[in-house]
Amino acid sequence: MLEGRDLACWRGERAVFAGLSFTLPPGGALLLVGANGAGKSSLLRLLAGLVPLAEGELLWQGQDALADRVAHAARLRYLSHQDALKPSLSARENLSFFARLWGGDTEAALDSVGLSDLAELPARVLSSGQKRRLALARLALAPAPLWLLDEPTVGLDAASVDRLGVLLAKHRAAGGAVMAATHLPLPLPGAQELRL
Ligand SMILES: Nc1ncnc2c1ncn2[C@@H]1O[C@H](COP(=O)(O)OP(=O)(O)OP(=O)(O)O)[C@@H](O)[C@H]1O
Repeated sequence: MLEGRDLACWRGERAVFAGLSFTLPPGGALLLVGANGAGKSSLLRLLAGLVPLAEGELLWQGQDALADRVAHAARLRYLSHQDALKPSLSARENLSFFARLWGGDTEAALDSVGLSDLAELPARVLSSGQKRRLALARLALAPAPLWLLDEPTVGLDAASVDRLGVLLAKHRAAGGAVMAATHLPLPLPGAQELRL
């Protein structure tokens, strides 16, 4: 589904990594591991089309993944370190913004992360774990084949990690693929490790 061949990435004036190759099949999962600063977030941003590819090839089903940026953006969901919430909008309004872009059932997505009871609250008053859950609810809105997740479980309690495990399992069972950077255990059975 997604293949990287000899990828290199520069941030500022420095090479972060080079010669990085991987394959990610439908239903597959890759865990990015490595020390702080190794380049995990940079790789996810590169795969999302947000950081330029310095060298190498990124292929989607055998074709140049970045040739059509709009098509590439449409096939992925990228969850960064930041939750990307509008603080003055309610949890429901934050999510319905993305539902207007992608489609999907806002109420079901809120329920999938256990936030139905807090749907009316402005995002600014949610706790850090609740904000993370609201960011994760975007994954449950409408299918996209590739999920790129940067430290998705930071701040989550055990029940919320379990709920994320359900979302990940459903996504993979439907043929979706996941690449996740993490320093914490993630509910991704059978995931391969990619060490940077
Ligand atoms: N915008 C930028 N300009 C210059 N250098 C950057 C930029 N963003 C990141 N870097 C550098 O790129 C390197 C890789 O950073 P990155 O955030 O990808 O690491 P990481 O593996 O995700 O780290 P962590 O485990 O701490 O999250 C670091 O040395 C960082 O300082």
